Amino acid sequence: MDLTYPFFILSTTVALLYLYSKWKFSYWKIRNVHHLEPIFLYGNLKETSGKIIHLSEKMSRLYKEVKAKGGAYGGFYSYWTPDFVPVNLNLIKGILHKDFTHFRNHKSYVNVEKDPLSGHLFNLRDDKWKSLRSKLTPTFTSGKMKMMFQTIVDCTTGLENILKESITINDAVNIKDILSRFTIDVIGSVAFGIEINSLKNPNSDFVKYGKATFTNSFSKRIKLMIFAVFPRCITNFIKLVPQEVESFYINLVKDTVNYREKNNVYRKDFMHLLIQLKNIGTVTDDAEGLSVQQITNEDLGLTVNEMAAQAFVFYLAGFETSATTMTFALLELSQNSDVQDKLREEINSVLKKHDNKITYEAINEMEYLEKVVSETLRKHPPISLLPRVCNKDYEIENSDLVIKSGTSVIIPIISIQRDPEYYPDPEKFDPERFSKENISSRPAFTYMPFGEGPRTCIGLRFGILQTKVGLCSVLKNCRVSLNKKTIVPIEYDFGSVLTVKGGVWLNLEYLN
Ligand code: HEM
Repeated sequence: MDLTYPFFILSTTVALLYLYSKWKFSYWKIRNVHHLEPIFLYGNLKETSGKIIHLSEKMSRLYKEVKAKGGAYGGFYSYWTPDFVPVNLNLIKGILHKDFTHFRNHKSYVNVEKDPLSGHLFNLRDDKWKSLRSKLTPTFTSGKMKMMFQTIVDCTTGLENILKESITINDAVNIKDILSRFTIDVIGSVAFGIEINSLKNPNSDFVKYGKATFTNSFSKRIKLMIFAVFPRCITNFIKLVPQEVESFYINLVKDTVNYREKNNVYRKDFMHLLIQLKNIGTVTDDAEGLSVQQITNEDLGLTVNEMAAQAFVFYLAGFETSATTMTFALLELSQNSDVQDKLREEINSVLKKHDNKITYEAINEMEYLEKVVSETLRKHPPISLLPRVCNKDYEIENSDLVIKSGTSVIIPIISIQRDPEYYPDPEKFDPERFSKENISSRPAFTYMPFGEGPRTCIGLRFGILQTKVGLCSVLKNCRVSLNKKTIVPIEYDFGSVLTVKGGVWLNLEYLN
């Protein structure tokens, strides 16, 4: 067989790919921007794709190099996509806050027609995002958090039972697994209005389909890679949310809405607030808005699909981030027994004043708990890099570089929060960094675990609240220490939310 022709095609394709790659990878060089040396096809993602190091570590390398040169920004390549990485705090302030109109959107996939569940707050862009954000903001006020507080506390009964059970059965407890089941129960209850009971039944459909969304199958990875390279044209051809996942969550929301409207059921949760938005276009502190849609102007209300997408993002954005925060807090406490003892003392003495009950007021009285949670989020921000896209050309002050519309921007939160200039001895877990005096002595934009500016995390209050309640519930009952199954020093595993390679395994000693 004559192989000349296929060989010619193959070698021409490889040569063209090489030339295209070289051209793509000249982007930062041409603009004289310091960057990490890209590798054919991968750009700067070779080690992260091979699960050798976490993306945030690779980004921290760039951050340190740029700072060492006294630069304000650097360049990165996610495959062929050039990412702009700001390092200077004033520049970051401009991007996230002052000049927000140039950087309003996240770098994420949205396709409301093909993937209705993708039409949620995190993904939506421009005016659609703005309109939805202003509708949803009133559902996250401190008043609304107080209203839902008891639902969070109710889920601690299951948490305490499962901890007791685990202690008797296992010598080492996979703490992230248990805490994730706790936060799934909480979010299932407040966002979807149903009892998931994943603490008792970890294999429920709700959990199974949620996991399917997080799992990056080979085909999903390919789709994401294509989306990273051709973000604009590909959205019309790709469906990322599997059909069974979509049907499950949309039907769940439809059934709940129908049931509540038919039977006039009022429950103090996000689902009720979303029903109010659908029916009356506003949220109130009572049962109002349960009877079927009273507003006719579609722009004011929400459709059932839109409700499902928001409940879905509260689940996706809310359960793992909070479970991760609690896990890292317990990991640190297991290695810093003085901090653990001090925190338990505070928890016990405050609870004593509140009839030994975890109340909203008790949680807000716990100042040291606040510091421990803040220090955990500094050292291990679950979302370690903040993605944005420039939507209007942006001239950088004191520089001749213009960030072009369409350029991806990555804010290296974790590198800033581990920068010894702002946090001396950054590896040390020291909650006193968050005393009032220390906070006020640090420059702005040096602590951003929830992002910053108008697009900051909408669920911040809820995330902190469920993290504090979970920690309170564990620590009032148990002393934690590190089990030898935990690999230390820890390494971050591959994934969009920070996790620990090999898991966090703790010994739990029951105190009561
Ligand atoms: C400790 C827990 C949490 C952490 C660390 C966290 C972190 C973040 C971060 C970094 C962002 C991006 C912000 C930006 O671009 O500036 C974000 C956005 C978001 N988070 Fe959270 N989050 C947490 C809990 C929650 C919870 C409990 C919910 C919902 C109940 C939630 C819902 C959202 C939503 C909907 C967005 C998108 C906001 C928008 O684009 O307007 N998060 N979160």
